[in-house]
Amino acid sequence: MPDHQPVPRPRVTLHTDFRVGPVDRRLFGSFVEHLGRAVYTGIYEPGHATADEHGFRRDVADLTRELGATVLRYPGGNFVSNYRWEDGVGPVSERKPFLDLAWRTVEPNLVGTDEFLQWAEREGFEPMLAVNLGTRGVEAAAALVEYCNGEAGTRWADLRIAHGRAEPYGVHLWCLGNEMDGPWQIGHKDAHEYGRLAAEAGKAMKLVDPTVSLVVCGSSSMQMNTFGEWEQTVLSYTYDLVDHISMHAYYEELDGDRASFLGSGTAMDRFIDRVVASADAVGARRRSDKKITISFDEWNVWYLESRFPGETNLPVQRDAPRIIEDVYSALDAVVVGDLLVTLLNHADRVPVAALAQLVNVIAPIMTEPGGEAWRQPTFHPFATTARLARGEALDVRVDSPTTTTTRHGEVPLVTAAATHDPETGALALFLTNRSAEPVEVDVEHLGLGVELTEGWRMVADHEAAVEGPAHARKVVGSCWSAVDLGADVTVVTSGGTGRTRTTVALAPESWTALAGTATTDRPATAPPNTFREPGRIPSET
Ligand SMILES: O=[N+]([O-])c1ccc(O[C@@H]2O[C@@H](CO)[C@H](O)[C@H]2O)cc1
Repeated sequence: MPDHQPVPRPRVTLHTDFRVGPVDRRLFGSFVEHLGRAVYTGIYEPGHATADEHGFRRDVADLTRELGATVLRYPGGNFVSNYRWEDGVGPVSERKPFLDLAWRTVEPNLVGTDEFLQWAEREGFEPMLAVNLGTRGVEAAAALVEYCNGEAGTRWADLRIAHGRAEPYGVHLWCLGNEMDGPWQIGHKDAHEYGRLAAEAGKAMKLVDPTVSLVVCGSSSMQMNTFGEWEQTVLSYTYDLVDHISMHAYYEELDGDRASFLGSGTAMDRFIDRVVASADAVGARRRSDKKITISFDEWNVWYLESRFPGETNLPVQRDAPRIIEDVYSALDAVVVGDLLVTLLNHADRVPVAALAQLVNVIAPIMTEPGGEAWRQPTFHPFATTARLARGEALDVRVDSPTTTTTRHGEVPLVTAAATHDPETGALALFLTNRSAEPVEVDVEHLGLGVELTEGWRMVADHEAAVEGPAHARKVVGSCWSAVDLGADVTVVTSGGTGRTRTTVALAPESWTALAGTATTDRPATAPPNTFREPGRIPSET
């Protein structure tokens, strides 16, 4: 932070009866697009030493599981807006390559819907499919739902069966196109054009399979000129039909402004509040009790403004080119951890999210063709949060000093999220120190005894990120470590299990996860319903 003053002591207060909402496992989703090396030499590389009999890399699947990824969005992204899914099914030898206009890359169509869905099923990931509402529309979208989810006896379901898959896949989550507000999108539309098309495509998709859950496109970022108006217009056409509206956001350090970059979680927090407000305004006008929730299905650190422009308008490429293979630093990893803090604090309205993307393309997992797969620094806070954040997100109160940043105005210097699993007693606490000074935080656990059993931290350094597995290991080796629960954390319990204070020493520019168990003096009756989540209003009975 600019002034380098000592930071006044921040305080975090929590109680397990005060909850935001359940932590939906789908919050820890990721994204596989036909872009660069995400599919080819990413998840799929026949002939690789670890390839399974279907040509998919086991090392990547294993790392994806270790990452804790749950839902995987596919096949795009910008790619989907000019994709003909029919070109990617049936005998591989009969499939033709096509020129993908989104990334100006020749798509060989060796992996398509069946290959992806079967891989996801074998490996235990839930698919989230997007339909093309750029160059296509109602008919192709409904046909794809039938191809995936239909029972025998109709054209597209029978085609799937002819291709060797008898059982319907039962794909539940569907995106109604991708970033249709973006002028770069193939088949870009204004909000009325898109809203009408999404409503008709979604209606047809639900007539094929009424159980599907639909995500309508929100804005590509909060900076879009149409932001807000877009959400309200699109939802005015689709409110009763869809479950979720999408959000996308990428953050980066610009001009060496670390304070703004470290404040990205606050920008994400405000973005979520504004989308919720826009959606609720539409609901209020309709006098609707339904609440639209958010699918934050693209989020990450991406050096979009500073590095990406040089990667566009390239000549047509083939053979899985290296596109947007951002290399991440420990600072980037701290920000990723802090963005997860924001997502957890909105668990009531954000049940689905996807770290964009999974492998090679702005990704926590990298591969070398014919070589190894490795974890970027951003892998660790994601995997640790996905593993430890269980049960319910708690409504933590954070009393923190703030700083004024150039890009986001006033932001807190310390952020926190906590989760508690009432069934197992597991408690997890996630803390970010955005300041350039060490900070001690007092965490007041009201009505609880707390025993901490593990802790992890990522501490930013000032090293530039350098490509390659050796460097990634070096960064992780020096910046990612277990918290010394004896030295960095003190737990003081007063009044039996009535109140516990945990004092945690946070390194400058760091992200910390602490986990253990919470015990309570209270009788084992169900706590009062204190969710913030919609639809969990206490019942009369
Ligand atoms: O702000 N921009 O200039 C901008 C440009 C492209 C862009 O694309 C999104 O990000 C791509 C990579 O995840 C996905 O394919 C697409 O949905 C998202 C944002």
